[in-house]
Amino acid sequence: MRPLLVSRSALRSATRASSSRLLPLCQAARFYSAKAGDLDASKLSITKTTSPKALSKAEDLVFGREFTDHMLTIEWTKEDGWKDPKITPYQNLSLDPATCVFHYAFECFEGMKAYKDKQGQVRLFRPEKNMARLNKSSARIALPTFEPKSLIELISKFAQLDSRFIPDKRGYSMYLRPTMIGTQKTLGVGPPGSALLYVIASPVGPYYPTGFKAISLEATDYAVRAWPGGVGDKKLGANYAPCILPQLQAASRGFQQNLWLFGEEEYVTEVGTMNMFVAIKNKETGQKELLTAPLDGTILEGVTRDSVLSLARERLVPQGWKVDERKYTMKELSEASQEGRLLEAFGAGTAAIVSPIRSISWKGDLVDCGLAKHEESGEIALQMKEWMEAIQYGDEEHEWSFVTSS
Ligand SMILES: Cc1ncc(COP(=O)(O)O)c(C=O)c1O
Repeated sequence: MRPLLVSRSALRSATRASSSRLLPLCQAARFYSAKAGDLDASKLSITKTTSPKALSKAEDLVFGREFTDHMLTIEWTKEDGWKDPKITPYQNLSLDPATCVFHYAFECFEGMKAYKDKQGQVRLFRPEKNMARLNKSSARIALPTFEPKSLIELISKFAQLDSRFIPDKRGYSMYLRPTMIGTQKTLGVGPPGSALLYVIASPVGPYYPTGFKAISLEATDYAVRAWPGGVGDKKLGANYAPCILPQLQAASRGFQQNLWLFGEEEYVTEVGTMNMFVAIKNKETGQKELLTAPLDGTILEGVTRDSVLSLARERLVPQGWKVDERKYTMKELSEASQEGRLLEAFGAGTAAIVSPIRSISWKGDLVDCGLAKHEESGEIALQMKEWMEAIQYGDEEHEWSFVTSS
């Protein structure tokens, strides 16, 4: 494998930046890309489609099935850096069968949404978080990084151009999928000398069109999603395909999602493709606590997770709640459930915002997560959904909501 082309001083300063052994590599990838031209939103060219698509009925939208009229693409090469961004009609990519993305999984992506507010303005939710995560994912697999503000500006323009696809209804939005792939034609295993950053968009409806439906989970004890020092905290395509089989197995036994545990202690990490939250009463003090696993490298740094934590710290702590990012085990949850201290549990992610959990199958038992039979959500999950949507749809002015312009 050819070494990354970075100057010694760049590497020295990257090494100084952290005692972590991995960071210098990420930094190296950054210097590697920043050498040449950086992403420049002012150079955008737009070619509009001559055959606009018919809009589907909002109620018929199925997640990720339909795409808008256009796409944003930006090519990168090691020699020239980022080329001029282009918005073109949505179209197929043409890639040589030897392209490195097909063989060594040089691919990472993001998931974010554009919402329409009551005035018809298109808003993004905390886009800088998605940009930061995409840069981290990209750097980890030796793909180029980019100037986050430029990509936000380009995504804004793209979202504006295709905004007719966003239904004017609460719960509806346009899912945006920024994607980065290595495009070098080679079977040699090494850092790609060329890449493509593209963004496509898909109009989507509410995850629960008729209101919440609490889900049941199966705790997976025979497969591991992520491990310390691995890449489970990066949004790499390669992390997702291996998760499908355990999900299918859980589904075959009647569970909607699987719950990822880690280690002999069976720490609770993530639920399917969401971060996991539980509300419990402390055994000793009776204090109500909202818990989620810490960012120790084995879970994805969810934008929704971070938002739930911030809102909980701002709005639940004054009501007497404690909010904690700490490891907790399945055994702890099972005990809390048996003692009536497990108040509620929910997953958190961009697609559903929150997804209430009714029960978890674990070691042949069904751990009850605190909902009464007739309830589909606990109070905290419901409250979080309302708070988040108020910000996303611009009902509450908030620094997290980014109004796009063309
Ligand atoms: C593995 C995993 N965990 C958590 C999340 C939630 O992240 P976010 O809130 O940024 O959507 C996702 C969503 O993409 C995911 O794929």
